[in-house]
Amino acid sequence: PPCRGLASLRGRTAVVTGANSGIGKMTALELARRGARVVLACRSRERGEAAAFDLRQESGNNEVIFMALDLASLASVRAFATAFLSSEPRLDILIHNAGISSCGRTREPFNLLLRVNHIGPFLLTHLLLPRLKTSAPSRVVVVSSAAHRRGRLDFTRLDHPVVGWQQELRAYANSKLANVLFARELATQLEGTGVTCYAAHPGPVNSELFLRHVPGWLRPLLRPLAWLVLRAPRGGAQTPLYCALQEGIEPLSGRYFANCHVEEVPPAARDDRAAHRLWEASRKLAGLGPGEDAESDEDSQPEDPGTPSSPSSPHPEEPTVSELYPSPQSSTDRSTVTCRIPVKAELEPQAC
Ligand SMILES: NC(=O)c1ccc[n+]([C@@H]2O[C@H](COP(=O)([O-])OP(=O)(O)OC[C@H]3O[C@@H](n4cnc5c(N)ncnc54)[C@H](O)[C@@H]3O)[C@@H](O)[C@H]2O)c1
Repeated sequence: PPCRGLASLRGRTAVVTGANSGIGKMTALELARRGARVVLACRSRERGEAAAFDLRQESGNNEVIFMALDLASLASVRAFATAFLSSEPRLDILIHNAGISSCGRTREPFNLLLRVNHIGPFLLTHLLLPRLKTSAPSRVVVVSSAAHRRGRLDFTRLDHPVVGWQQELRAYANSKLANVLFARELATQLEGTGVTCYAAHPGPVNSELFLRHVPGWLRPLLRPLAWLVLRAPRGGAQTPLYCALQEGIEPLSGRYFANCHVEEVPPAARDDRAAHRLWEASRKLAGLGPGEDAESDEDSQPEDPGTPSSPSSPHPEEPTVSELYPSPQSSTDRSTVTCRIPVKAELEPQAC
């Protein structure tokens, strides 16, 4: 059953990454049903637009839009942030849902799993922080996994390419540990700002995440089994939604949730020194310069909607996609919206 304690989200804006399928799509649907403006941040325009269409139909909420984001490309993350900040006056909920469990046939000279699952979200959070702060109380949810319990971070090889399924399994667990440590350090850095953050485990969910990488001939055999033993994506969305919407969990900022409960994590996932070290390493891998801290919202206020990114950007792969973004379709003037998230207190969240 769905978690209780969810509020009306009229007047608020949410971003869900990887929202064209699985857990992300169901998360976005529930946010749209509650009246939020929902930005589906997806890699493929075709699949993202199709999902936005489905979600508008299903929720009856026209404020569901697609914006292009490829977390494997730092330039794409920057282009997304520039376009978002140009067109969206609020950001109340940022859900880092997108993730991969394998590199597929891609051969990158870096650790693609860490890039998509952690470094891209790290950079995106950093760039959107000014908007989260001016929309506070606001929240960041990092969709992690129980696999973080098997994770181990080797800071000397963090960005080494991953080869073969055994390394991929390890790299997946490591990236999910990075998610838990990131939420922990982010909470520390954001103390007192009104922005809180949480790591969420959706449970074992029947999605394409792992099946996508299984040989085609094996999938028909595994699908029925997956339906029997795994949660449907809607069930998987409940803990991320809980972390995004449940009022009263702010003192638990930085913690890890599963089944809509806060859960203890192993020592490696509550090691504050490792969390801080990861933060510094992530800054470098995300290409953030020493002086490039999250600016104030006034400073980062957009030039023109649709303008790509600052020409003085030090990032050579810089944007090619931002003018593709549609401007907001709302008929209301959102710059005047001042409401805040969670409205309804529900302090016994246990019915999940
Ligand atoms: N399915 C499970 O059992 C399970 C368990 C624990 C955690 N999770 C986590 O839940 C999250 C959602 O996974 P899911 O099960 O819904 O799988 P999914 O494959 O349906 O969803 C992943 C989404 O991420 C998107 N994505 C992949 N690479 C991207 C990129 N470079 N840029 C932008 N988007 C990208 C995909 O297009 C897809 O929409 C993931 O972070 C995953 O690690 C899933």
